[in-house]
Amino acid sequence: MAEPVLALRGLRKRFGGLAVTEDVSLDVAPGEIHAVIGPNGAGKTTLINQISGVLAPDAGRILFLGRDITRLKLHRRARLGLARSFQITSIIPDFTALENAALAAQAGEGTSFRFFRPAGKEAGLNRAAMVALEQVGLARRANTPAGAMSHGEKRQLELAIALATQPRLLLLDEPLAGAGPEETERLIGILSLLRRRYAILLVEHDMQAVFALADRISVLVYGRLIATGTPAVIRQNAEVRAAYLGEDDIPLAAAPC
Ligand SMILES: Nc1ncnc2c1ncn2[C@@H]1O[C@H](COP(=O)(O)OP(=O)(O)OP(=O)(O)O)[C@@H](O)[C@H]1O
Repeated sequence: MAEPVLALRGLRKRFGGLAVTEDVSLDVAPGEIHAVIGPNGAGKTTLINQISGVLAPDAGRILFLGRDITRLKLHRRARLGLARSFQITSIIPDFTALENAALAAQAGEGTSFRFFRPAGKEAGLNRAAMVALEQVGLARRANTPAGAMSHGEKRQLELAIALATQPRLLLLDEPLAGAGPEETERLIGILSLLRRRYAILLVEHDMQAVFALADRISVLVYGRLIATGTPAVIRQNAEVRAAYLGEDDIPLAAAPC
């Protein structure tokens, strides 16, 4: 198997007496969508926070492209190509979609924001921004102020902002949250087009989407991984079924074709 883009090894985090991440090891392979699911409070956000650098683990290692980044600061991880898509909070409403994405492209280059840039450089950033907008189906809305966009379009723009930084790994924290049925379908289509081009770690509550998109799924319960496998394997796992007992959102039967 190719070297994983991301490898977690024996990660542990406690809040007081509460073990929120307990001996978690998992890999995200190049081009793979690896979903982490688990009941409310299982520790998914805490895990993502450790990977992106918001929280420091108590023990264990985080390897990114073979490099130990466990103690690296958040912005240095971002510069290495670890992009976390935040829920709309990183969008500047008065900027157009293109300007938002160009700003992210500039940040991805490691230079700080400047109002006045050499024209040639600006053209390069705008090109990178446009490619990112095309990847999420927003090219036609490039000159629309972000604040005037629908909720679903803002979610698409969030993805474009992450893509414009030229990431090697996308950390997607509930990319479908708050989206209606049509928007959800559109976002699932966009995410499936990103598969193979990017390594993606996906945390998402919409189980239909997770089972449709993920190459592999890891199941977190009380901070521990109880299973990792393909959707078909996870669907059959007795421990997973027990963990989700009483919740009717996990598609335990395969979706009809
Ligand atoms: N800063 C903190 N201090 C103390 N406890 C915390 C802190 N952050 C999270 N927790 C606790 O850790 C546990 C895991 O929380 P976390 O938000 O990571 O779970 P989650 O799987 O993302 O949940 P959800 O699906 O509801 O978003 C919960 O019991 C939560 O109350």
